[in-house]
Amino acid sequence: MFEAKYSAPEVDLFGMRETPATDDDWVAPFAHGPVTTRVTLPGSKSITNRELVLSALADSPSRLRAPLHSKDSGNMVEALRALGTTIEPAPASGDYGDDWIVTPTEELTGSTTIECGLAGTVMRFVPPVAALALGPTVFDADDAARGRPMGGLIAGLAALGVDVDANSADALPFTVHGTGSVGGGSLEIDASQSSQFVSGLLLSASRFDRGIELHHRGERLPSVPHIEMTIDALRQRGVDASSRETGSWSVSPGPIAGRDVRIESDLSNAAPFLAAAVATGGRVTIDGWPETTTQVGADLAHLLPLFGAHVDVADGRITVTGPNEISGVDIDLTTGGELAPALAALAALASSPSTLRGIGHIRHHETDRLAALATEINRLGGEVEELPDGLRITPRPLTAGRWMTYHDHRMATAGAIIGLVVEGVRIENIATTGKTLPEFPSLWRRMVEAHVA
Ligand SMILES: O=C(O)C1=C[C@@H](OP(=O)(O)O)[C@@H](O)[C@H](O)C1
Ligand SMILES: C=C(OP(=O)(O)O)C(=O)O
Repeated sequence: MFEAKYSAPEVDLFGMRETPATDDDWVAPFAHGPVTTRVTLPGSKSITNRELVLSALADSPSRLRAPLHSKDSGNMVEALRALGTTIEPAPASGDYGDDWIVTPTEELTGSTTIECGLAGTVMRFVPPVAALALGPTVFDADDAARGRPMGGLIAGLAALGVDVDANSADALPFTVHGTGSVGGGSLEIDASQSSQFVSGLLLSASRFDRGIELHHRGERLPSVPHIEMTIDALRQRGVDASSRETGSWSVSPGPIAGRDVRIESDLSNAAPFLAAAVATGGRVTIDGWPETTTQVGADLAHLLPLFGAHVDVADGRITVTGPNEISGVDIDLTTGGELAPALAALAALASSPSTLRGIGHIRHHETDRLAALATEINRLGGEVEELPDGLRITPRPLTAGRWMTYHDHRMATAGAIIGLVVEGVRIENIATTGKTLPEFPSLWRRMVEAHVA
């Protein structure tokens, strides 16, 4: 028998306790029973945006099959077009929109402005491409993204002899004065705040005259699987790229091959859907689960059992069956900070306290995710304490309320998970999920309604 984890004592949709609700708030669908559904998700943001960059730098055209169509990939497409790349639609190979044919230009051209939106992958992957272009390229971003750290990349480009004109050594906006070539060679950067500084330099490095020998010097190195994804994407295109030891990478100079590549589904965006099975004691199957992958979302297969779920991965799909009662966890998410918001939401619904560690760097994601998660869960009556590098979450009965997203797609989806079992959670700016999954509101509603049908 399904029981709501905590029900609102009184749902007053027109007089919420906290910040005034607006008509644009999204009332998170409440699950009146265990959700049971099967879903296929759109392409991975991280793979789509790497393949777009590599296709723009390649020596022949590429076809990206089933790419992600979202704000982040749209910003990447526009950025590469602004530098001279041709990107055209082709008939769809997947369920979520056209394929893309990417035809590299003979000569990348700057003299343009690139809007990065909120996309870390655009602001960290495209400046090295602009260094290979001829002419100045101005990089700017949404106000909410202007505070995201850029120091490791700006310093790295400067160490390679690239002229970067920045008001701040650590933030957008700035101008990259491309000369058409980059010498490359050996350099050290501090990638403690984002692995994307490393990925950004590696993606363009085989087009540098001497390639790159890159070393990280800093207190920690987050999101290592995302760097492995970069190395893997380079190798798939015939580039000599390797990592001799943790924190050191090399890329030899040489051509990047054009490629016909099918983009894997986004396994990080699978997190809220699989969490829905855990939160409601239901069962969720996701098709298109790769057998081998560099996506850190694959870790959900061993993380969700820690919360008491049963996980079955077979025949290209994952099925998660939720427990009667969610267990608290103590986990280190250094490699998979992207998964923290969904897992924090589950921890808030558990039967015992949890600690999420190793995620100080997610203070530099779309928002300070540690502060945002603590504030929003506590606003609903929870007890979350911020740690220097994580969260301690003590489950408390939660009640209806407004959930702020801070322009963060993963905050929006974390609120939706809680809203499955706490009636009357209203999410401010659900549209922010358009960053990586514009279909989220409709897929989520369909999931919740599926068991009733
Ligand atoms: O390279 C990538 O595609 C990403 C790297 C990670 O960034 P950080 O290293 O900044 O955590 C991850 O959190 C982000 O969502 C995507
Ligand atoms: C941190 C994230 O995004 P970005 O690529 O903008 O860094 C994320 O998607 O969780």
